[in-house]
Amino acid sequence: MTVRVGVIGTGAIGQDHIRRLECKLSGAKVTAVTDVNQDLARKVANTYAKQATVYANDRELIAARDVDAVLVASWGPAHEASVLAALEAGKRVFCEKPLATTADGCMRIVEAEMAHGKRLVQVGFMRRFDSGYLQLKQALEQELVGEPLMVRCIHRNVESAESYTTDMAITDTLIHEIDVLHWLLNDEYQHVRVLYPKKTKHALPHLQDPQLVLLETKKGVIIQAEIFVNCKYGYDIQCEIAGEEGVISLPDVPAVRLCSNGRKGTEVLQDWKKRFEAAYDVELQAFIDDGLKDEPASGPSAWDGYVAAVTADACVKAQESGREESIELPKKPAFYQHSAATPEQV
Ligand SMILES: NC(=O)C1=CN([C@@H]2O[C@H](COP(=O)(O)OP(=O)(O)OC[C@H]3O[C@@H](n4cnc5c(N)ncnc54)[C@H](O)[C@@H]3O)[C@@H](O)[C@H]2O)C=CC1
Ligand SMILES: O=C1[C@H](O)[C@H](O)[C@@H](O)[C@H](O)[C@H]1O
Repeated sequence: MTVRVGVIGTGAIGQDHIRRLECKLSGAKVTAVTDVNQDLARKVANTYAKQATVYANDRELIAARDVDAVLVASWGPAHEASVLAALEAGKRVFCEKPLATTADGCMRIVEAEMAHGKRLVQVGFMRRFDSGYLQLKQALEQELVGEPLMVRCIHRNVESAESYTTDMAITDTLIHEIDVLHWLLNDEYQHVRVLYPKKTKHALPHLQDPQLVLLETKKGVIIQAEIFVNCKYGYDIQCEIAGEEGVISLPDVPAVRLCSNGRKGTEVLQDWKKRFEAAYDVELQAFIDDGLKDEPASGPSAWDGYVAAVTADACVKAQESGREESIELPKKPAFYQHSAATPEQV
């Protein structure tokens, strides 16, 4: 048995996922691709998946008889329509973050999936499958540091694209921390405030960079999240949790230590592909395995996508107001009670 995957969006991560589906993972093959840039779609199919049919658009791809599952890797604003079309066709769908660019859009997907009656959606929150974050989750579940009190995290990129805007620091970048931290803490967000430190000269005039986001959870944990997308030195993801009995942090990315020319140090990764390569493999293999067993999707759900979108909306509101904003969520439906990615997967 093989899960035949159709990929919507053959850009950076779309190509990365096609390559892993074709060359690294088991039980899947890419039988269809589409991109609004048809030349790119044809080039990517010819490079990574010669058997794949290139379709003119997502609708035709989703309707194809040799597509069992859909992978959405297009631009964020296009995700909602593709996911809703896949649900309408009864096909499981892996959607890169964000699930939709608004909370209302995510809720439309939640309602459509609940109406379908079986979980078919997995959202690309890969940090829940990262071995470092899974070790943090296991340590918290074993109460190694006692009750968590404070969290400090860092999300730094080398530089941002011209198209990158101040709100994208939340909706495109911090969305990863927004999802992984409430999952780690087994807690919910209550308030958020956004502070703008002195702006780096390396940020374009329209962009506020860096930013500090202060989140408070219902259990009273305070999270300080730094977003710095023009840090220049590397792609640096850090997370430290201070509890009543100790402190625990994400492990450093393994790298050889070089001593030469009177200096000692390690290389710093420059982009996200390498940093989370194993996590992308594990999350996508989990998606494929659910398809092979014809089981409900077990990864980060459409509800997780909705929670992230509601929280991101509040963060963007806090950017604009400069004040503390509340984060209010309805009760999680029973349909979504199963949690994704447990420490056993470490
Ligand atoms: N989980 C992660 O760590 C990462 C997730 N992403 C997410 O993946 C998505 C894609 O990001 P990138 O690959 O970096 O962007 P990209 O710009 O490199 O690729 C997106 C591709 O989608 C195509 N596209 C746009 N709208 C489309 C539509 N309606 N139908 C078909 N194709 C369409 C574009 O022509 C482009 O080729 C974004 O939502 C982004 O947030 C991106 C990087 C890392
Ligand atoms: O999803 C991603 C990547 O995973 C990086 O962590 C972010 O820095 C980037 O902004 C976003 O596209």
